[in-house]
Amino acid sequence: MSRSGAEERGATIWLTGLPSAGKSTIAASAAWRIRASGRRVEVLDGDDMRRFLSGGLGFSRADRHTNVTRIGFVAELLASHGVLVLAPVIAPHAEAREAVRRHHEASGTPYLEVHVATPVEVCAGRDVKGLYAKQAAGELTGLSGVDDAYELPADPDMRIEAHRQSVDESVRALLDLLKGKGIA
Ligand SMILES: Nc1ncnc2c1ncn2[C@@H]1O[C@H](COP(=O)(O)OS(=O)(=O)O)[C@@H](OP(=O)(O)O)[C@H]1O
Ligand SMILES: Nc1ncnc2c1ncn2[C@@H]1O[C@H](COP(=O)(O)OP(=O)(O)O)[C@@H](O)[C@H]1O
Repeated sequence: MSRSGAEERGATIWLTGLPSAGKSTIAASAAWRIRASGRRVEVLDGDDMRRFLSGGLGFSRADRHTNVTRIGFVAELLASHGVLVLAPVIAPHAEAREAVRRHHEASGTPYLEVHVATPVEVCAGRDVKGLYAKQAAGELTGLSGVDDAYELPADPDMRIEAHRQSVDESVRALLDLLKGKGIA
């Protein structure tokens, strides 16, 4: 039972993956579907979090760690009060992802890691925000999966091959996982 005493059990679902992998798209669509079923859902999107929660942080290893653990803290807080939290955030380092998992475990709050496993070539082709082009042009450095680390999740609860299936298929697979775990 959540700390609020509400019957609904919250959870955090962290979608990790490269820029343009499809994390935000899948999270937004899943959130819309879950909300339609009457659940309380929040999406903690990487871009929004950086603007409002982690303003001033950059993309060094230390800053990413701070960003990811801050988002993990807020996610657990919401989830512990019955909210289903989707966090589409790159989180490229295993250590930070594990810190978030441990924080949830310590509070008994369900936590799932979903790897949106779109290969870097496909992400670079999509290049939603033009980051891959900027990196190639030498206008940006430290891009996850290109000239900065992206440590592959070793044992995620689910791997979504977002380059091999449609957004709808990915969302359906995610919702099936949540149903199977008794989360949604
Ligand atoms: N150097 C570099 N490397 C990676 N990402 C970069 C960089 N510069 C800007 N961005 C954009 O910042 C968006 C938010 O990143 P995150 O907060 O999810 O990153 S992290 O988890 O702290 O590593 C992230 O959003 P998404 O593209 O939606 O993943 C990127 O578009
Ligand atoms: N199967 C798919 N799953 C997710 N996104 C897809 C897929 N096919 C194409 N896309 C497109 O790829 C882009 C992914 O962008 P976004 O969701 O912002 O990525 P991220 O949040 O990982 O940076 C979107 O424009 C989306 O419409």
